[in-house]
Amino acid sequence: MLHVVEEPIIVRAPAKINLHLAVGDLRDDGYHELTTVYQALSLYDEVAIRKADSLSISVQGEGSSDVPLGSTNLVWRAAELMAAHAGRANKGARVHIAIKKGIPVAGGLAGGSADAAATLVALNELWRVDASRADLVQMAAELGSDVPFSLSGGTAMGVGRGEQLLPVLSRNSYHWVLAFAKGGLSTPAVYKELDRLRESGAPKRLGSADDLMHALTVGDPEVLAPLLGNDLQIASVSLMPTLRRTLRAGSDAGALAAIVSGSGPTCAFLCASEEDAVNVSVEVSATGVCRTVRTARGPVHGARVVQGDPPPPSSHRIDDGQGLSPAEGGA
Ligand SMILES: C[C@@](CO)(OP(=O)(O)O)[C@H](O)COP(=O)(O)OP(=O)(O)OC[C@H]1O[C@@H](n2ccc(N)nc2=O)[C@H](O)[C@@H]1O
Ligand SMILES: Nc1ncnc2c1ncn2[C@@H]1O[C@H](COP(=O)(O)OP(=O)(O)O)[C@@H](O)[C@H]1O
Repeated sequence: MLHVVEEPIIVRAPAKINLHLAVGDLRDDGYHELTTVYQALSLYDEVAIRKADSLSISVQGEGSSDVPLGSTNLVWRAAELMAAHAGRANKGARVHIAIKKGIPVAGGLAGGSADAAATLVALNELWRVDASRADLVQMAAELGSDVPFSLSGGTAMGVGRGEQLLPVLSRNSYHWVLAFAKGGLSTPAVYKELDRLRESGAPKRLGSADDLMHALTVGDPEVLAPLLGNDLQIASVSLMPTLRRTLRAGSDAGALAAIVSGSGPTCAFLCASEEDAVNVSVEVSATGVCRTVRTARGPVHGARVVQGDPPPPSSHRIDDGQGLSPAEGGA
């Protein structure tokens, strides 16, 4: 008898950075009120899902040994949520989910959120659920504050705990260098550290995002650079003081701006051009302040079915000063 093996559904989802991350007060539900402006970058995780006898996960690529394979993986929760939404109470989520990590784990780049968003999109296709965009966004928000943005991509403002998205007008592409640290930072620990610092002093809080939003409509990186800001940066640096050296290395190398990405510890350097980004990445890499350096551009689209198409070349990697090589992880 002919046994037909179905092709997996493959979805690629981007990393994000926060161009503006204003952290308000701690709410009763344990989250902080945010005003943030996200941008999706051309650094990707890829999720391939095929039918199987039971739910299982495999992971390869960047930091894969730090990614849980069981029910604490966000893709596991995403699969169970989609199965419930699709009314598969008896059948459950009988799929194998293969994750290819290009986004560093616990790096402040929303890698787990990217995988969760990719899983929702892939299962919607595989099971022909036909979930509406609004349903997908609602499931995404249940999985994590960043997950709705991983679905949408582009550039967007996030309010509430970051899960409520508002459109942002943005012109042009921006060129970034990302410096991956030798280790990760826990998001709740970084928020907690900010609360502690705020109790013992009064670290300056970011103002409104109006000027930054205007700069995005102009589309000039020189105008945008001085307006980037992150209230969590002081807390990430407090927990990982070596980040000061990384940020300085980016500025010294000629970046227009250097910020910690989200809760860190990845540092993001805004550059004037693609050529400048390659130069900055070479210089930062040579200082040895971080584990790996990548270039990326933004904004890019959110989680999307790629059906096995080879992704466009959009990112370069430099490891330990060994030179440029094509990016891994679907970028
Ligand atoms: C800091 C940010 C900036 O975009 O991203 P990362 O840099 O970690 O990727 C986000 O706020 C992270 O979003 P995400 O990683 O989805 O967080 P969640 O799973 O929703 O929450 C994890 C924990 O972070 C803290 N948290 C998260 C969001 C928020 N607005 N206030 C919080 O205090 C809470 O302690 C919460 O229990
Ligand atoms: N699919 C996943 N990819 C990465 N980490 C995951 C995943 N699922 C759960 N995790 C857990 O979530 C934590 C935060 O991971 P990640 O989303 O990469 O970082 P961040 O919140 O800094 O953007 C990790 O330390 C890991 O234990």
